Amino acid sequence: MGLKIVVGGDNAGFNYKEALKADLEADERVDEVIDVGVTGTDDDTYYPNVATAAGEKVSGGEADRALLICGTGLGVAISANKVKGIRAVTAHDIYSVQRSVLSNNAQVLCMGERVVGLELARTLVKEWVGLEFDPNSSSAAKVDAICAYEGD
Ligand SMILES: O=C(CO)[C@H](O)COP(=O)(O)O
Repeated sequence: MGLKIVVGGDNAGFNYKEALKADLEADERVDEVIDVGVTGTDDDTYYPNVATAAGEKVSGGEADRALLICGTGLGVAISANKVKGIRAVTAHDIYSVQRSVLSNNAQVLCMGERVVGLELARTLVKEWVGLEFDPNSSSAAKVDAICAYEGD
């Protein structure tokens, strides 16, 4: 079965969110893309509202992952990480994107439209979709320690 992925961001990330959403919708590894906004560059909804809504969809099981875009990718990550059970990272290079899943089992990838070029962002998302955490890897106990701190 394919992935269900939430996409979202603020108006500073709207153009990338739309481009990356189109890529995900065309990706046969993805079953469903759920857009939680914003709806345009004139939509001033704050990034924390979008990012926490996206995180709640993942933590609640409605989606497997989320892709969040703001100006820097920082605010959406900070916000999504406030949702219990969410591990959100900001990553703009291939190694960090790979390790975000393979080491950290992060469900949320955040990027900044003002930081990374669009073609690199598209390549990173394409790579990200194919990654899978190995619960038998040596990283698993470290992720368990994060969950334990959070009270799981
Ligand atoms: O990048 C952002 C938050 O990390 C956001 O897109 C812009 O935030 P602002 O600099 O506070 O307007």
